[in-house]
Amino acid sequence: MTARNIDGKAFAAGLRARVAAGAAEVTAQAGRKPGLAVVLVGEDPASAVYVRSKGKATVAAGMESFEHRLPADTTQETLEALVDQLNADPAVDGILVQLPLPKHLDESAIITRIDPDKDVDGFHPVNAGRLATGLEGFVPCTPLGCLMLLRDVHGDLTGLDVVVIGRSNIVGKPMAQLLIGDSCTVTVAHSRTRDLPEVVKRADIVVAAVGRAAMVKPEWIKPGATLVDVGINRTEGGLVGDVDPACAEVAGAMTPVPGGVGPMTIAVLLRNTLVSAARRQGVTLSQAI
Ligand SMILES: Nc1nc2c(c(=O)[nH]1)N[C@@H](CN(C=O)c1ccc(C(=O)N[C@@H](CCC(=O)O)C(=O)O)cc1)CN2
Ligand SMILES: [Mg+2]
Repeated sequence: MTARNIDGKAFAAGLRARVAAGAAEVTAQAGRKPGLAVVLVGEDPASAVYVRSKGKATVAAGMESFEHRLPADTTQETLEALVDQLNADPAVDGILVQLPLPKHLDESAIITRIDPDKDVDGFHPVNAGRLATGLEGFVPCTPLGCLMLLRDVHGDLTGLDVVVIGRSNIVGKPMAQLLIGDSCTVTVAHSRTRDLPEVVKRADIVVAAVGRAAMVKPEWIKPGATLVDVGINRTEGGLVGDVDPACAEVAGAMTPVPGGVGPMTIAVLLRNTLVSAARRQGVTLSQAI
């Protein structure tokens, strides 16, 4: 068997087009474009690339992009003051602080400082709590993008066995919450899980978000299972996911790296920004997004 390729890049392009249509509606009805503020502290090269991509994608979707680049030695007070200013700015519907922050900054304090109703990353504890209790809020972009791809592949996810490998606040935990919401039976595995291969072997769907190159092996996979690879590991041999590419011989469907989950992250960020702008302006979008 060779697994069907789950083309996240193509799906993300479709989502971005729907966001652009929605942004045009908000602009026409509210008299201003949806606005996204992105804050980058320091010169991490990968972060700089992601922030540039976000700015370009925001403008291409017909939205306003506000970029704030601060030096690596920015103080906690300066960054908090910028967040306060963006919270108060009526032109800003979404605020995103690019992670990781330089070590001397308190990441959790910064995220908690963002107005939860502008937190389009969905990282604020209020939004984590809303997701956990089934209330409307912002959901982190990468796991929501994975859920969109899984719904596209499977239609109804009810009753499927899913193993999420990784328990981070930004991917593993929200991914598990979203899948519970879609009535999956969810196991969250992590670095301390015993007999990981055996746990993974039960799964109809595996979501790998551990950050270890090619760690998920073909002999762990139930034939025909769907594999969603969140890993982006830079190795000497190039960009490698958390799933060994040889798993394609066993799986039924699989996301590639690159071109799978990655492009969904930015498309969902635009989607969340549009939803924020529509909510804040009292605009009802003509199509669900
Ligand atoms: N505040 C945030 N910080 C970070 C987030 C986030 O969602 N919010 N996620 C990641 C980085 N990220 C966006 O910020 C991101 C990562 C990867 C991609 C992507 O399209 N990847 C490509 C490969 C690109 C490459 O060659 O490096 C792919 O997988 O096809 C987009 C966005 C951490 N920080
Ligand atoms: Mg982990």
